[in-house]
Amino acid sequence: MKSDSGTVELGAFDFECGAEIPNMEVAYESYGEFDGDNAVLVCHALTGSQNVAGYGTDTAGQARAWWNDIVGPGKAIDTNDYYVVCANVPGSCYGTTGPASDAPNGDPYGTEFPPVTVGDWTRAQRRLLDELGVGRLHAVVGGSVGGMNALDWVRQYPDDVRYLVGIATAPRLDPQCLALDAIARRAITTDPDWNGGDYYDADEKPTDGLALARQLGHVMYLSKASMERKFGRRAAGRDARRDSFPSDPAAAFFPYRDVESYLDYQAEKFVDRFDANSYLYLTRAMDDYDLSEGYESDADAVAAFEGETLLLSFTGDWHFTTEQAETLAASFRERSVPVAHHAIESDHGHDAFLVEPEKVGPPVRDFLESGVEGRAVHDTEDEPESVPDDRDFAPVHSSLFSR
Ligand SMILES: CC(=O)SCCNC(=O)CCNC(=O)[C@H](O)C(C)(C)COP(=O)(O)OP(=O)(O)OC[C@H]1O[C@@H](n2cnc3c(N)ncnc32)[C@H](O)[C@@H]1OP(=O)(O)O
Ligand SMILES: N[C@@H](CCO)C(=O)O
Repeated sequence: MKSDSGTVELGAFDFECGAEIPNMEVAYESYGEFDGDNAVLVCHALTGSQNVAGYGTDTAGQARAWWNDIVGPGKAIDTNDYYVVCANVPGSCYGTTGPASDAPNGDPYGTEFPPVTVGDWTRAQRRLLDELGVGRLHAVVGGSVGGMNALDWVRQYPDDVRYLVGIATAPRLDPQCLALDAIARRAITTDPDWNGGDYYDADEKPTDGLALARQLGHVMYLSKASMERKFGRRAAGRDARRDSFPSDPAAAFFPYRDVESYLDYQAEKFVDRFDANSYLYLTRAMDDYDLSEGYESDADAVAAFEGETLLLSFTGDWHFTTEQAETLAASFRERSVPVAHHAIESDHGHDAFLVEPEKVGPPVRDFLESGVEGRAVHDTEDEPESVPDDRDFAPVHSSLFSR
């Protein structure tokens, strides 16, 4: 697979908040060959990176290609056919300018980095694509907050997108998710080692706060059913280490459960690969996003889009729900934008879009080939007598909204 990676200097960048920095660098990867009309922009999720496929590793040496099962030669987003671009978003920490980057005075920006929005990510991506010689996109694809980013593309640049694919996403977060994100940020900012965001040269980093924030995140990404299946109430093995609250005297008496062990393990891995300030900035950007901002409604916000839309949601996802996706689909329908919403039966929770490629890949592949009209039935045994309406996509994955 032909692939490329690099960092493009965009020069001065104006943020939505009115602040400006003299140079925005954007780290990206691309796969496949550009033929003038086959570019697919993939927008990563909250803590993702530009390394959507392939075998890159992050600075901690952890493998981090996060959608290898979906993007690649012969995969659903087939790099034999499409020129796939993924860029790390501004504010993140995988090479694009963010709080950990050096400001003009030579010190890391820290909390001097401007408050960044999903809209800023979109504009940075537009400028990156200009540099790469890409005009109109065949498709923009994104999951989770990456789906918000993809939605923002059809709001800001409706003429630049043929197909929009939003996966496990919504036009805005609900208050329960806002609450959990606020608690996560508080975990970071109350860690004494956070030090007002100025910790890059310090020996101690705010790892406890970041670990707690990520543990909360993981609970949001799982579902009751997946937690029951993965952990139940089992005690972790004899050798398991108890990292949470090690000084708790009662801890010696009560079992250290599998679920705690899992969260500790994931937190430990996460603090090696992510920056605490970036977590603050990116969760703020996600929380702040509202598709309808500046418009009367979501429908008005997407009214200028003349392409087609595929929305995928997962029945076990309580972070970005199937109901939110269906409401979003209705907004597209209201403005006669061809849209298919495919609600996938899954108990994996929000991260289903990462861990169930066999359910995500087929509808994405068909949609990228032929749009909403080309939606395929993947299991003829389950084929209904007639396709009821544009809400039914693929009966093999029974859809909440197909009846
Ligand atoms: C674009 C993006 O989304 S960002 C990049 C990818 N996403 C992330 O990293 C988000 C955070 N991670 C996750 O959400 C998940 O780990 C996923 C989605 C990446 C993978 O999900 P799954 O395949 O279901 O893996 P799972 O969540 O069970 O984690 C498996 C790991 O936990 C470990 N683990 C499982 N149970 C336990 C336990 N009881 N105690 C300790 N460790 C445990 C496993 O050994 C495995 O370790 P490894 O990653 O070193 O191999
Ligand atoms: N688990 C993924 C999705 C979160 O929305 C991430 O950390 O990026």
